[in-house]
Order: sequence, then structure tokens, then C-alpha cells
Amino acid sequence: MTVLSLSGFGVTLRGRPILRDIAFDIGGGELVGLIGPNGAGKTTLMRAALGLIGSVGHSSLAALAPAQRGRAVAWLPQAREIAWPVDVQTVVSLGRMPHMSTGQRMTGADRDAVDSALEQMGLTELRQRTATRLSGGEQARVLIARTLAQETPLLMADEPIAGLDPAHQISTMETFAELARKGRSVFVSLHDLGLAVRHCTRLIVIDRGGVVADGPPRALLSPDLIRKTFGITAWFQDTPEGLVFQPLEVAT
Ligand SMILES: Nc1ncnc2c1ncn2[C@@H]1O[C@H](COP(=O)(O)OP(=O)(O)OP(=O)(O)O)[C@@H](O)[C@H]1O
Repeated sequence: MTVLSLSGFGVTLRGRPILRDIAFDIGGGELVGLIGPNGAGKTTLMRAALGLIGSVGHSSLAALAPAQRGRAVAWLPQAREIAWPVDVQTVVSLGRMPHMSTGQRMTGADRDAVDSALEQMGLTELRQRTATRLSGGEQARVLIARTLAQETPLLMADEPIAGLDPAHQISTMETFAELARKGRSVFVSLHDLGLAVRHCTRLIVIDRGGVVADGPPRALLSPDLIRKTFGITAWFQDTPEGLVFQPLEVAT
């Protein structure tokens, strides 16, 4: 099952071409990391694919009516501020809205989805705390939990692990990997190449508005690609613990 299909896709902002000739499909069971340097176009790609900003070409998600889109994709934007002083479980419950009709109360299935999302993000003990009084990293986990509660075929998140401590970065990537193993799909932009390489089933590398590489991390990583795209040298090796990637120096 294809959960996102882009073809001939491009974005121009204020007369400047930002993305061009983007074409790829994301299928069921994939954990796809979108990587690339600052300004490459990662956020623009995700927002345009969702239909939040204008584009040319085809995006299967942008083509959906808003109500359908809310059941097709859960979106975690880069901005993480929670504006409402309500408890954590109420924020996470908002993820169920696309599944409810106006005025409808939460069903047992909705409550189960919320409980499961809270548990997956280690928030069960914080569920009655006021969300705005949590730390930045805790608030980020609440918003990830809200997207999990939405139980959509695709979860799309812009730098979801930025600002999380190492344990929560790893457990969040493991949660995404587990979703993918169960057949759902996750599309995340990441700056931590070590975690991207370790957990993603596939990486899409963008640079200056175009896709420069797309494939499984093992097949795709090369010193040349890392140097050309990110301007760094790195050490990477297949180990009994999996693929390990360590950035080393800024390339000269
Ligand atoms: N509203 C806008 N108007 C004009 N240019 C924009 C606008 N938003 C983004 N851009 C430009 O589009 C390019 C891509 O930005 P984008 O935020 O998509 O990059 P990114 O890969 O997500 O970067 P980062 O890793 O820094 O978050 C940048 O050159 C940016 O300056």
C-alpha cells in the first residue's frame, strides 16, 4: 500500500525555486528518514506534500479532502509549543478528532488509542499534569503521543527527536521502528545521522531542493555522498550492534 506518492513535485516560494522534480513513493512498513543540510528543503517538502503550502506536480496527500487527510496522515510540525494549559491526556486525545464526528464522545477504542500512545511515549505518569508546565522535551513527547493516538497509516514528523534526551531519542526511534514493523509508515526529517542510519529502513537525502540519494542506509552511505552533501567526514561500519555512524570533521 502506498501512503504517500509524489511526482513531478516542486515548490517555489517568493519567486525562488525551493524544490524541483521530486518523485518518490512511500509504502507500508517503511521508516523513512529525510536527511539533508540546513536549508535543503526538508520542512518545505513535508509541508507541501501535506498541502499546507502551494506546489506544482502531484502529492497524493495534498489531493485529499481535509477530513480524509486527517485519517491518512498524522503531522508533527517542527514548532513544539503547546498553547493550551490543559492536561496531557487532553492534548493527546486531540489526536482522535479526525476519527470522531461533531459532538461525539470518545469511545473505548479512542481511550485505548490514547492510553497506548501515552504509554509508548513514557507519559502515563504525567497524564494529569498541565501540558504547558512540562519541560520542552516532555512537551515534545506529548505532541508525538498525539500523533501516535491518531493511528493513521502514515506518521509524518519534522525533526521529532530534536531536544529529546538520548534515552528518549532512542526510544522514540524504536517506537517509530515498531510502528513500521507493524505495517504502518513513518516519514521523519532528522539531523542526527547516527540515529537515522541505525533505525530507518530507508533514507531520502535532499540537497539544494533535489533528491540526491534514496535507498536503504547500508546501500546509500558513502564517504563521497557524506562529504558532498553534508561537508563532513564520518566513520561508519557494520558492527554486531548494527550500522554505526559517527561524524568526524568538517571536510576541507
Ligand atoms: N516562506 C518562505 N519564503 C521564502 N523562502 C523560504 C520560506 N520558507 C523557507 N524558505 C527557504 O526555503 C529553503 C528551504 O527551507 P526549509 O525550511 O525547507 O529547509 P530545511 O531543510 O527544513 O532546513 P533546516 O534543516 O534548517 O530546518 C531555505 O533556503 C529557506 O530560506
